[in-house]
Amino acid sequence: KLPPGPTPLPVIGNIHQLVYRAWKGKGIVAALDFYRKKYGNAFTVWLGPIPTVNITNFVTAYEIFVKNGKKCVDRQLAPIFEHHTGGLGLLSANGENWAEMRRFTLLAFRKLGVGGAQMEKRIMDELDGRCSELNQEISQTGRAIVPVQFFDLTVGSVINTLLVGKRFDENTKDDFLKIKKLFDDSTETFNLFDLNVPVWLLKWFFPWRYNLTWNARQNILNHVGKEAVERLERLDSGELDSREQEEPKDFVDVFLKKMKEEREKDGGGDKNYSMSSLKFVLHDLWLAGQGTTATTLYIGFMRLAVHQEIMQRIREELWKVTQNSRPLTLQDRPNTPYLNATIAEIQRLASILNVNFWRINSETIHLDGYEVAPGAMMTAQLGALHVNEEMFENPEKFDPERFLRDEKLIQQLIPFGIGKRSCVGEQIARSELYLLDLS
Ligand code: HEM
Repeated sequence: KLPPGPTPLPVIGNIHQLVYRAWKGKGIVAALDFYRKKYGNAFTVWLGPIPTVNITNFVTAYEIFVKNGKKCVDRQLAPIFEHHTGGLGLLSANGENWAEMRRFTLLAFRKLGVGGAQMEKRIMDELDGRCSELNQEISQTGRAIVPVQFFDLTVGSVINTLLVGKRFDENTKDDFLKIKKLFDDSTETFNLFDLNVPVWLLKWFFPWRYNLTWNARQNILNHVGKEAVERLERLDSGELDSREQEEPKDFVDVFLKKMKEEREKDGGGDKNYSMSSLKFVLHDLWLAGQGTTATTLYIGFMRLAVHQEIMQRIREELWKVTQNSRPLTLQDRPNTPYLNATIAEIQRLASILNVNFWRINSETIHLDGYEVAPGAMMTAQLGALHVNEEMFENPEKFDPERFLRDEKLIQQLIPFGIGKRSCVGEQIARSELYLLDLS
């Protein structure tokens, strides 16, 4: 009763066909696009013995992940990630602790001014700091700018400031680049195999693969965890006045205040507010908030470098809006339709999550005459959805104007996912893309 798809073999399912299609089309998005054209916007691919249902259009994605949202809240957790987090955090977590931490994170972001002037200031301060460091470096050494590092450091600093109150400056930027390099090395080798095999098998037979993933994540955890533990110690010792926390300046402040409130309640309050929870939430926000945004910015930068005419049109729009005499602000967004359309087009083609995270349905889901029984893995395949020509004409063309010709099209663009597990950092990322890309 599952939606159609290629015929699976026993044990390996469709893995061999998927690998072949990805090789032939030069990427997994092309493979999924091939199956979409052959079987429709909902198709089944068996990863070994497990069926995965892949959705590649907005209407069906909305039907399943919004209208039937409660049935597919849980994420399929990779054994190695679950082993690392112990079920805590946001990305590789399910159940009550995840739900509480997600609610808390969105509330904390609001308290910290995400989406508004406070967040704008953090981003612009970072951009100013980064540019003056670059100016200094260039005047001293005559060295060329490396854009990848520029974006990594800028985005890394914005998220680090929001979470633990510190930017990466001349003295600390090498620490950041080391953590980043280790993580990049681990993602480069990480594949479907690591994602699915039991931890014991990885540990015993492929220890170097296990260590690479483990160490990369442990490094991030140590970095953010250290800041949180130090803050708590200073609070407990009285070195930090708890009244200062009435005006929280970062995520750790908001969390520690809440943790204290819970602990002071009769019976010990909500146990989800623990230091371990805090560390893994910080870990996930730091991890998810860094590469995604920096890569999108870098891709945008490259697209504009080869489309000077688009760049020029944006410049003219910005000059008009700012009278060429002040920096761009988030409040300018309604008056910069062409810039907004360009960012949307950059995100459409950036395909940040080639294969989206899987959800597991807890109840039967009916769609277009098919039936997906509980336990199947389902997801909206964002990369393939964004190149679906039923929604995006000439999908391979970089054409910001498509969003101006059809103003409703923007609603079908879902780079931050859809439903109850969609991105919690969407507002932060949108602010960064708007203020950093071109201003
Ligand atoms: C351009 C930048 C970004 C893109 C394209 C992006 C995209 C996504 C997508 C597609 C998902 C998964 C949705 C799903 O499962 O259906 C996700 C989840 C998530 N993102 Fe982002 N993201 C970005 C930036 C950020 C930032 C800046 C943060 C943090 C500050 C962040 C934190 C997270 C977290 C914690 C989750 C997991 C949410 C949960 O499972 O409840 N992301 N993101």
